[in-house]
Amino acid sequence: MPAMLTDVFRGHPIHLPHSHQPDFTSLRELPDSYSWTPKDDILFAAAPSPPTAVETIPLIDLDHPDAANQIGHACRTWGAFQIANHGVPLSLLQDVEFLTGSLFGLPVQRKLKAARSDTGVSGYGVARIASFFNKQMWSEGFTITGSPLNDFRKLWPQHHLNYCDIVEEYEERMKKLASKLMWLALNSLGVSEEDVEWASLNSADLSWAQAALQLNHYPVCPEPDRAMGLAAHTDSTLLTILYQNNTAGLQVFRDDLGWITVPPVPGSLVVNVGDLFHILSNGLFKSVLHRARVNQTRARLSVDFLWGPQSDIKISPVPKLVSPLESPLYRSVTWKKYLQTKATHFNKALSMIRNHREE
Ligand SMILES: C=C1C[C@]23C[C@@]1(O)CC[C@H]2[C@@]12CCC[C@@](C)(C(=O)O1)[C@H]2[C@@H]3C(=O)O
Ligand SMILES: O=C(O)CCC(=O)C(=O)O
Ligand SMILES: [Fe+2]
Repeated sequence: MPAMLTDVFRGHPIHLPHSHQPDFTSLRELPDSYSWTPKDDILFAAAPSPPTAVETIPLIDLDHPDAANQIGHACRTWGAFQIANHGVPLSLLQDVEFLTGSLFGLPVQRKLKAARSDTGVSGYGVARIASFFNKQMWSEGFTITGSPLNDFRKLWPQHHLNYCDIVEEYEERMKKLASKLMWLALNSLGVSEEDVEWASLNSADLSWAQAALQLNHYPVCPEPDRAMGLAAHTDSTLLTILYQNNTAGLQVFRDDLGWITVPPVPGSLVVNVGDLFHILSNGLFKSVLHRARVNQTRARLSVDFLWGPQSDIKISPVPKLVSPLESPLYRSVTWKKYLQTKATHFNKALSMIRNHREE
């Protein structure tokens, strides 16, 4: 039985103040502990250039005959894109949004019944990366790995089974979509299933993969310009598929453009290249630095499907993508090991497994 995500942080406890979760609705002023200045957000040394660009990540129609090339191009230039005609029913997206709204609408004491433990992955709490920052983020989250049954029973003693069905169906759809996107992107580089032996059993068998679902809530904020919803980070995944409600807040960073807002497009999904895909593609695809801002009038919800390989699978650059005269840019790493490295070294994790070539 391969090691699951649930075990990942057993030796890496993080102590986050769940019990200090404020009741966001009653705050009229931003408490000092939530007031971010640019120096609170410099871990990735992203230049705070003003958002002058009108450009944003591409919206790709998956039914378009050139979709694979468009995805490949977006993974190389932005590390992110939006997709339309993805085949996930609108009603399912609406159900997941309803579930998320209903979860975060529960009284704090009820949510804390399903609080994430210091060594756990699943449950209610602030983002894991919070431990790297001096200031608190204006958000709350709920992570699901494996069956949500136990946690959901604590949250909704009456309706947990309905909500479990929604999560199960959503994960099922997302798994298939993520695999399709991965192969479209790799095919655009001339990489096919025979070149990636751990993923090549047959395209219908996705048992090599696993996932976590991250539900995020960014409440209305009295002083949004001084607050941060979710600090800048890259995801550790192969790919992340994000659903956002109809409220802007997600921003992606480009060295040449600065922070760019990803406008919500009803019914579409955002796809991020994660660090493992960056490694697998030998750095051709860029894991995207992103963050979430908040606003003064509308609460924002997002649902993140974080997708990667089973914890014991070693990911390394596809040999075809490494020039015969050079060594691969990255050493091989399992998702488990990478998550542990990230839990300790955060923004330095990717460079820590990079092979430094002699000039
Ligand atoms: C599989 C995972 C990726 C994640 C850590 C986790 O174990 C479960 C939560 C994920 C998440 C969601 C919010 C942002 C993020 C950086 C975090 O703190 O928790 C990601 C983690 C990640 O991609 O590294
Ligand atoms: O809420 C968002 O738009 C971003 C969420 C995110 O980056 C995450 O959950 O990893
Ligand atoms: Fe993220």
